[in-house]
Amino acid sequence: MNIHHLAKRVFSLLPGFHQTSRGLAAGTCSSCWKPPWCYGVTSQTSLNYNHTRRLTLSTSKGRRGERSGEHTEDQDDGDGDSIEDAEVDELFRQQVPKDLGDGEHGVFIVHPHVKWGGRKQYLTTAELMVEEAVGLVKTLDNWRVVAQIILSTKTPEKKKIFGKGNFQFLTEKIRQTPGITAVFVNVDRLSPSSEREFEEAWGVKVLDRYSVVLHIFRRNARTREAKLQISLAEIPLLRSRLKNEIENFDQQGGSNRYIGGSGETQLEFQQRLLKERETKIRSSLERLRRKRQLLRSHRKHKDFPVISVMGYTNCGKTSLIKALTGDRGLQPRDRLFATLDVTVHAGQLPSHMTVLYVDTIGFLSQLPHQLIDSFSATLEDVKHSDLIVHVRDVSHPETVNQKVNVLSVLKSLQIPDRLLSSMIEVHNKIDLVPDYRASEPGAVPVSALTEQGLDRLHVVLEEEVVRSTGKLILNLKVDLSSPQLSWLYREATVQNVNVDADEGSAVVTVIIGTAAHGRYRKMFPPGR
Ligand SMILES: Nc1nc2c(ncn2[C@@H]2O[C@H](COP(=O)(O)OP(=O)(O)OP(=O)(O)O)[C@@H](O)[C@H]2O)c(=O)[nH]1
Ligand SMILES: [Mg+2]
Repeated sequence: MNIHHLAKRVFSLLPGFHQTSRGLAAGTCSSCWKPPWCYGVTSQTSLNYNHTRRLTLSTSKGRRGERSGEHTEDQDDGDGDSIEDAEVDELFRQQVPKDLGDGEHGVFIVHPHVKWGGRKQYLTTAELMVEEAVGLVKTLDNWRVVAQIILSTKTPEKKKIFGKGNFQFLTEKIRQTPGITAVFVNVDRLSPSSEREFEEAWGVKVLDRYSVVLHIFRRNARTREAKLQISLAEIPLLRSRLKNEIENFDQQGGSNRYIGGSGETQLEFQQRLLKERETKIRSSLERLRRKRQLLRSHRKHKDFPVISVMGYTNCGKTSLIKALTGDRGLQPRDRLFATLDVTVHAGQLPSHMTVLYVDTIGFLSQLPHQLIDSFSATLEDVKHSDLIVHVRDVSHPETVNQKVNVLSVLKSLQIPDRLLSSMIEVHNKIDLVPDYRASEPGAVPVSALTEQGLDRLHVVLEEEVVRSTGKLILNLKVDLSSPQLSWLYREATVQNVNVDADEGSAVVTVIIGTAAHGRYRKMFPPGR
């Protein structure tokens, strides 16, 4: 590859760069005069207060395919944000770390099985890990598994994943098997040098869990926030790829060349662009985070308790929320990472108290921290909820391992202790396990599909919500000629009204927050 080819390839990694008649140049952003790395950041920094309108708990069909009763929260209403939307789309479209395209792929899965040492996986088997890798591949349309293999590796602490013999065997097998367009090495992250070495030896694309999961995310992303978070998670991949390209070219001394008197080498220049890009994405995400804060304070003002529904991917989180809220717009899918955007759904508890269920992105074992960190803005919502429901698929052979995994991720997300200790564990899919009995005390067995166990779950949720929000259940005597009753209907949850027609009064059972109760007493002082 000569310097022009290299430069073309490297620059093609970065959005907006093109070759002009005068050589390599940065193009300008499609929506302003700035260079292309302004994508994702606009001059509009003020918060759009229109966002709060989305919290109205209507069940009407929203815009842009918004599902009924669902609030994705980072979608904007006004035209004022359309430019930003376009920029995010552009950023998302252009920043593809590895061009896997939308076409068909025949994947060869290689699972390096570590038999001992620090990287050995406990609580699982190689076969189940391969099964999970197969599940990931099948999640992608037009992707199929051509072959799969488990190879023992005895050198887990060394740089090289495979011993010499195994590597040769693998290379022959890949070359001899027809229809392979990619090899999925089932490890968290491959080092840039391993990736390059494998691609050179095998002549096809080489993927690891990080890149496969990101590709799934990319396909499933709907909202601006998800797209930005994915773009951020892709930066490390772009960085590795850049390093690979440059190292490859280094033998020719290319990366040490200075660019047009700038005092920067190619590598330094590219790295700086990526850094700038990362900063811009982070600042866009920060603005979205601030909007979320605004939404949260609005919810708090409305006094709706918030229940976050979490769990391993495909365990049935969306299905459970659908069953609890009756929201027919929700679409559970037998896919990993079907849900990528935090959405909020209103439901009612037996006392008619309105609660908001937050549907969240699922977890997966051994997801690199960088990936989780990218989604921390979304997951921050969980920290501010009143209750967490941990859904488990008890029909899954890995259910115990999945639980361990979810709990360890929750810990790493610094979820407050009060939420961890009050967490409700729901054992889902009991219809697939004949005569299921929950072994853990306090766990609530249900089937989101057949709706078995939902009544009990509703009751447990209500008890815990009342406890965790410090709400009071009170019997208040109201004068029917005053606006007391209508005030209570508006500001609290009225459970029961017992009218005494002779006295023109009623005893009203309400669930009410302490702040609302204070306001009530101020407006309607006792003995007035
Ligand atoms: N048999 C049975 N299937 C269920 C049950 N709950 C969910 N499913 C199925 O499990 C699959 C995944 O359901 P989802 O609700 O999309 O799972 P999720 O946890 O939201 O998945 P992600 O968003 O991808 O993390 C779908 O095919 C559901 O129909 C259940 O109680 N019983
Ligand atoms: Mg889901």
